[in-house]
Amino acid sequence: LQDLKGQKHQKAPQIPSQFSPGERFAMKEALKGAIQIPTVSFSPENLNTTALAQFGEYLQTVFPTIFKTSFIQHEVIGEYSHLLTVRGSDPSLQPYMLMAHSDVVPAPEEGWEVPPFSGLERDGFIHGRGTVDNKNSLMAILQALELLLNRNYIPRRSFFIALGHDEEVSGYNGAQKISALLQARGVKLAFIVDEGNFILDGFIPYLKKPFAMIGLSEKGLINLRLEVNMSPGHSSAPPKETTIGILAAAVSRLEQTPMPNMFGSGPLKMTLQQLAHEFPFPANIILSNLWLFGPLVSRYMERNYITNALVRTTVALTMFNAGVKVNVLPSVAQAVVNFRIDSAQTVQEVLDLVKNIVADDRVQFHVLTAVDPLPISPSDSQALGYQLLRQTIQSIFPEVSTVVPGICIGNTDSRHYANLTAGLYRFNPLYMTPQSFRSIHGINEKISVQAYETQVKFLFEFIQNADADQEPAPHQHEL
Ligand SMILES: CCCCCCCC/C=C\CCCCCCCC(=O)N[C@@H](Cc1ccc(O)cc1)C(=O)O
Ligand SMILES: [Zn+2]
Ligand SMILES: [Zn+2]
Repeated sequence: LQDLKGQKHQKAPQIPSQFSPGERFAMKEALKGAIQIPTVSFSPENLNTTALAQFGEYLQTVFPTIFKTSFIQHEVIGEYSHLLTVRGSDPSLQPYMLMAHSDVVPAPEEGWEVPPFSGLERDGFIHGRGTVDNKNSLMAILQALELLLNRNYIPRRSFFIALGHDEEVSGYNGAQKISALLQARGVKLAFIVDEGNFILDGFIPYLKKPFAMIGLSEKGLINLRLEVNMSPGHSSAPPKETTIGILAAAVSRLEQTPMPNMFGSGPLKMTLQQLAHEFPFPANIILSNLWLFGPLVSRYMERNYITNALVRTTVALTMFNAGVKVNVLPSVAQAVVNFRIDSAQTVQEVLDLVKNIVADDRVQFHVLTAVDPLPISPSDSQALGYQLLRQTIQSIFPEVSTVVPGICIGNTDSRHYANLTAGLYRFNPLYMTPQSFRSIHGINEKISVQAYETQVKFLFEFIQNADADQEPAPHQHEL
């Protein structure tokens, strides 16, 4: 990497990440305003385009400096996504990209402590859909840049800010189009940072201290529709089996037959080895000797539904439809099963397993979406994106003693940019507990004002760190 050999320029951020009371007030108000615009994606064909258009205008009113700066180019892609090109002063440095998305999943009001699109502040928290996924990142990236520009900062290294508008329903009109445009322009990126993983707190029993996990990869995905067709008829004389019964038995077999445990074949081994020293005895010894204790650890991981998702392809029955009237045997029954594919498997391998498990020719399969697991991005001492994240985490969260590579169990828009860089990193600089994890796509999503300010600080430093000359990373704890 050019940077690791470059001239000495600067090592630490030159402009301290300190904000005035007025700036701090304005930044939280800006986030609240963003939450109040209901940019909901219901399906790839059904987005709230009025809200998305309003959101684009809103960004220009709250971040005026960005949109009038001569070295920043703003383009609208796919009607509602935004691409900002920040031209740095040193064209010899390879550019990078910061990503976020403006759309959110639907939020029916039931169960929320405050209305999901109110952006209300209560007890130090801003409440609402998108406060964690992912308007926090979108607003924090722009807020940090706005504040740097207001301090007359001129970046050395060029960077892009890509703000997708349909991540929650595929990213085909946003991220994928931005990626194609950049590819046509011949852009190659040093790395990308997107949402995905967090500073994890309380996910692993016995591990009292929080740790930061940077997603080097993400699981693959299949949305598979299963369908059974038969002649309709009168319910008073039903045949031995019906479309609903056949389909229910098929999806039940899928739910009851776990995919193989792939422990030991992906980045998880690296995660556990680098975390081992944080565990008390004897877990530290067990995790440091996975060559011996691998089978024990692999079984242990299966016991919890989140850690289970790290060791195998998961199977989730997400949709089931059949029947039109109480006394009519339905001619068609359909279900959708959502698979998240382990790093060590492929779409084809999972489909073959599924057909064997269902083992019923009356069930037809239609692949709606299929994505193979993403490649594993580098995390060695020469991996610029990983090292910049690590350095900035250590500066902003000094209490977080361990930064480890890991995998993202969900999918992100970053997958659309694998053609532009080998360095895709998924990390949201935010604490995540099992309880707050359930609020993502769930109810009572919220972010503390302090956590949001910290996220802005993180990006304010990260952008400056990306401009500093890099030195090889200090020796990491090894086992
Ligand atoms: C040993 C370490 C323990 C690790 C515990 C792991 C905790 C997990 C923490 C966070 C994971 C949260 C994942 C958030 C990012 C996911 C973003 C998202 O929801 N994306 C959608 C994208 C999508 C995919 C396919 C579609 O048809 C539509 C949308 C998703 O569903 O994945
Ligand atoms: Zn998201
Ligand atoms: Zn989401």
